[in-house]
Amino acid sequence: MPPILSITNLRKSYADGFEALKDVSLEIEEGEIIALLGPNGAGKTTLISTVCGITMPTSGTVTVAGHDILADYRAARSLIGLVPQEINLEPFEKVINTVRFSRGLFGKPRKDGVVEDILKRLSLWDKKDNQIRELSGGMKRRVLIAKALAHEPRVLFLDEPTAGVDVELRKDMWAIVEQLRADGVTTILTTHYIEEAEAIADRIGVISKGEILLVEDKDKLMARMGKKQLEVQLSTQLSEIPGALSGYDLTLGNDGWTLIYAYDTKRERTGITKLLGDVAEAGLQLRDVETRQSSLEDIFVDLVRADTKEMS
Ligand SMILES: Nc1ncnc2c1ncn2[C@@H]1O[C@H](COP(=O)(O)OP(=O)(O)OP(=O)(O)O)[C@@H](O)[C@H]1O
Repeated sequence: MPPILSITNLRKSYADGFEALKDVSLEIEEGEIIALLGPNGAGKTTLISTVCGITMPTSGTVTVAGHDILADYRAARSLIGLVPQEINLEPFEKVINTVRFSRGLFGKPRKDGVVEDILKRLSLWDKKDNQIRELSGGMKRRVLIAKALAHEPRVLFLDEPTAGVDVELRKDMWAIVEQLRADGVTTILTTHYIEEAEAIADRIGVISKGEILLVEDKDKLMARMGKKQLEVQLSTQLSEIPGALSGYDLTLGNDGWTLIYAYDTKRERTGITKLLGDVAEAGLQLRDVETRQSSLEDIFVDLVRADTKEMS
């Protein structure tokens, strides 16, 4: 199947000459959930705005289900739903009318069943006759999603959907995205919350300074870059690492009560068995041994740090 979204050599320079996107290429398959991670100013919003036709690209092409975003704008745009970062709702409008209106904007005929289904799915049905101003911040965010879905798009962009929302709502949002996937909706979300990407994405893209540093299957990324730590808790406090263990890459933690050994999960031999043998031989008594897998957060910080170093 051809990709639902295809971005090729996309560049965007703003009027002041600032290059916010530098040769970005990305293909997204139908039904995928992809998270774009990146620090502030990386170019995430610029990328979404360009794909959605809000910002004009300087060069490059974007197609949605084969429709060029410039040459065939209406067809391409009608396949996209956009949930913006900022809440931009009409305070005195009723929830249901807001959603109906969004559908109408795309020239779609009124279909009350579709709007009802969207509102029910987003737990907004019992609020359908409320004015927007009567809703909580979290409910307003749900209305933004309902509006974005009103014209039955096949690709949904969520620009930082859970910025500033509480944990419960965040989990609800994740469940909504999962449910949309079951209907074949492709979701691209930007986020600062690494645990969000870790929780729901199939693939992770990391953007820094207008460039995509990598796009990779989440599980593969974790396995490829994931490091594990072995923490050896000791019965006696150490002031320094004993000379007999100097051949290992160890650090002392917890005020000298823990030896920390970082190892690579990719390597055939982790060296743990030998280390534990040498620890015992050095006369150290173990109280406990724990392992910790590095999170996507650690991986992300490492990647962006490496990128920053290369630039300097
Ligand atoms: N209209 C504009 N004119 C000039 N520069 C701009 C304009 N819009 C954005 N930029 C710059 O482009 C860069 C990318 O901005 P963008 O909003 O795409 O980043 P982002 O990754 O979405 O960041 P955040 O996570 O903070 O939302 C930033 O340095 C920003 O200052």
